[in-house]
Amino acid sequence: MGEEAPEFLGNIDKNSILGYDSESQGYSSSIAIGDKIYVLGRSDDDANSSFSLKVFDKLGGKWSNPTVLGTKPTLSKGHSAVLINKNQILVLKSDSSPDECFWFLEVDTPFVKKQRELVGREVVAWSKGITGDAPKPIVISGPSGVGKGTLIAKLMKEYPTTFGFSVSHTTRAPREKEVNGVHYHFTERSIMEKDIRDGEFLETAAVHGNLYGTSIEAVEAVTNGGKRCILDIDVQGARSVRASSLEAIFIFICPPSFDELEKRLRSRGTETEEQVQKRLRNAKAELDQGTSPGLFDHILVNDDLETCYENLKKLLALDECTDVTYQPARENFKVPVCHSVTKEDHKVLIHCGNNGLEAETAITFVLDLTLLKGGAPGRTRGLHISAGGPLTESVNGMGQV
Ligand SMILES: Nc1nc2c(ncn2[C@@H]2O[C@H](COP(=O)(O)OP(=O)(O)O)[C@@H](O)[C@H]2O)c(=O)[nH]1
Ligand SMILES: Nc1ncnc2c1ncn2[C@@H]1O[C@H](COP(=O)(O)OP(=O)(O)O)[C@@H](O)[C@H]1O
Repeated sequence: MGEEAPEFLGNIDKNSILGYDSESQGYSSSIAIGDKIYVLGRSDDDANSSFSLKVFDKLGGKWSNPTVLGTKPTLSKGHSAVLINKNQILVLKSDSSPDECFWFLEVDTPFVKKQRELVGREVVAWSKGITGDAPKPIVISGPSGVGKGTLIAKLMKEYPTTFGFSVSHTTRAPREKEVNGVHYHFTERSIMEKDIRDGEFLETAAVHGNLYGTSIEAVEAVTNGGKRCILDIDVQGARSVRASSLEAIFIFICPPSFDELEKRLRSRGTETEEQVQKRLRNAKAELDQGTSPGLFDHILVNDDLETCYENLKKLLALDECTDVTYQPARENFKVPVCHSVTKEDHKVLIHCGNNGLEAETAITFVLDLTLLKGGAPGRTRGLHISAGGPLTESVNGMGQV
């Protein structure tokens, strides 16, 4: 038989949501989903200020340390965990503001399943929960030379605190004015292929004989900065993102004619004749895919640049607003130390208070999950939290799921 489940699991009901693990001098929680128990606790490595996560497979009797994707929550005074559905565990960091408190641990979503196939081992993914509805990322595609980079540069220049560019990885050599870490992360193929195997990419594609990919970190870096993420990716990448939980707006840029596309590609002077020919051959297939129904939400013709740019701004509803940095709705209260959480239908009741057992000092917050959307590798949006009335009865601290 495999390893025995550790002692401290013994005194925690397998479906419990909160337990104290004396070994790690902090809170640990264990959630059973199917044949597995997910144990969330303090990392053994003091330098590591994030949660540790172990998975106990009840069938094989074995522990594993899963590959953990997404931005990990930093540790807090304590935490509570509650099972939302068979794929998601809601983890609440005690004594945190609403935009730091809610984290979703995804264990079997389509994104996690795809990454598990890629890496060939147990995978989980964190997705930060945000109240309200953050603006969707923007995917811009189009054949080489059509003007994607020019239009994106204009957006970033006019709205520097609204938009952030998702810096892709590529095995392509840098062009004369391109800066590593700004235009691309220029990468050796062997390194990029290893990182893909390690599940670090949201999507990758072979384009014009080179490898390109959007790392999860590249998207997170923009959203962590409170900016709206812009991805310049090819139609294969757009298809992958469309299939993921990263809900985005998909825009395809078309040239006014194929001759004009060739003229622009040549006038840019960044490709050899052989590369120009290859890109023009690929452009025909990209234009077919980009203009076929179902993949892109909008198609813009980049004939006159200023006209196309104004159309792009209208489409993004920018024509009347000024440069804004998106900040999640910051309710003006802190969710105090959670005493316990319980789930009722689409709501999570968060029981808080100094010691939790004196009803008159305890309060309940209600987290409404009805409008939840998105998820790893992006944010989980649409949370709504309201402060409920005082706790009407004491809760035993080991609320049941
Ligand atoms: N799938 C995918 N495509 C990308 C990514 N980054 C860039 N591309 C696409 O790769 C193609 C070639 O990009 P690049 O070599 O910069 O040439 P350009 O199209 O002439 O700007 C373009 O269609 C880009 O949209 C990425 O991370 N993923
Ligand atoms: N509307 C336009 N009319 C004429 N030239 C354009 C227009 N948009 C972009 N260009 C030029 O075409 C070339 C390709 O533009 P670029 O933004 O690099 O395309 P992409 O990023 O799609 O490969 C650049 O030299 C750019 O200045």
